[in-house]
Amino acid sequence: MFIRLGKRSIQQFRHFCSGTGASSSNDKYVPRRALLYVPASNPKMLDKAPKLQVDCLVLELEDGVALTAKAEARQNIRKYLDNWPQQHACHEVGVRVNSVSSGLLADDVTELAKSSKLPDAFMVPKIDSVDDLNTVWKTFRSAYGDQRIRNTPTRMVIWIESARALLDMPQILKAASTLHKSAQFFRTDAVVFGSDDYCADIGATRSNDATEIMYARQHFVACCKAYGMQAIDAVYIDYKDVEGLKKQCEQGKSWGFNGKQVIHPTQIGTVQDCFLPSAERIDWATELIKEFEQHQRGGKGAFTFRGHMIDRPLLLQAKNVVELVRNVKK
Ligand SMILES: CC(C)(COP(=O)(O)OP(=O)(O)OC[C@H]1O[C@@H](n2cnc3c(N)ncnc32)[C@H](O)[C@@H]1OP(=O)(O)O)[C@@H](O)C(=O)NCCC(=O)NCCSC(=O)C[C@H](O)C(=O)O
Ligand SMILES: [Mg+2]
Repeated sequence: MFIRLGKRSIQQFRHFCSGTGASSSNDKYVPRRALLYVPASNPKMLDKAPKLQVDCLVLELEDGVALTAKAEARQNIRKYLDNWPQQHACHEVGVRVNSVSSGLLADDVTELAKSSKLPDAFMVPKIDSVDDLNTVWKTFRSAYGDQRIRNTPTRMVIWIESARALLDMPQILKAASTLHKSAQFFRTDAVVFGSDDYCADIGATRSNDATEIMYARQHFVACCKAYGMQAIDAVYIDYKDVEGLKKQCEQGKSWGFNGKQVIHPTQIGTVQDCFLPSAERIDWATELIKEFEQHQRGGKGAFTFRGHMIDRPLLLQAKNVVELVRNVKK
């Protein structure tokens, strides 16, 4: 994966990046090229979790767990938090709780709050409205108490999964930012497109080429980026079709997605390789930033670089590349 780009050029690139300013722990950039669901009702899968080389683990309590196994799955996650592994190969361990509309959220959070450990992120599916977000906040306050959920490095990731939520994304994402700023509740820095529930909601039929969700995915990315949040693309459920997965990853990446949900460990490599910038792209970003700074010093806002006109938006794209590579482990 990372190594394939050439160890030396990555090291040189990191050295270059080290001067560009690091984030504080609360606004740390978390790479989320792939988010792997690990159903918490399955102890064998949970045992494997710490060693999985994936950017983000989603310890799953929602749709990957049968209704009859919810109570056991909650306890498994509480035990996982209590016996937090000394090392994880991932960047983030999140817990996906059940949605507000399921009526199961309070039971999940009450059980998780028995552990003194908070996960790196809480992940909340089917946020359909600003009211849902407020309910999430109240549920956490009531189970954990105010102090434990204020000003923590724990982040929140939310799922948009219905037509109503897709259209109301600006209000929902703005409310999530406000909850963090005004109530110091978990910072939402990524949003996931729940395309399977979305298709069920609008009555569409899922296909591998995903034409039925093209509009939704593009609208979704624009909203996430307008609020400075990472955009995580649809699951590719035909998990044995590697070529189809690769094609969808490349499309999503070119549209601005930061990563993709995965359901099986065999999907991780394809997805993470795809969402890592190529060696050429890294070189482009590195050189562009250097030249931009030189032109700025010379008083020029726009200039020609490798045959293309470059101005501030291109600089921002180059900085996104830098930010991702700086944060991805070898
Ligand atoms: C899809 C699966 C049910 C397939 O499971 P299985 O048949 O057991 O797969 P394999 O036999 O090929 O497994 C090989 C080994 O890999 C381990 N494994 C498999 N999957 C995982 C996993 N997700 N995490 C950790 N480890 C995993 C197996 O244990 C095998 O190990 P070994 O026996 O030692 O060789 C299964 O992959 C699965 O359950 N995936 C997750 C499904 C899920 O959570 N779905 C819900 C989330 S998707 C969603 O909700 C999207 C969104 O909200 C929307 O609306 O779109
Ligand atoms: Mg869903």
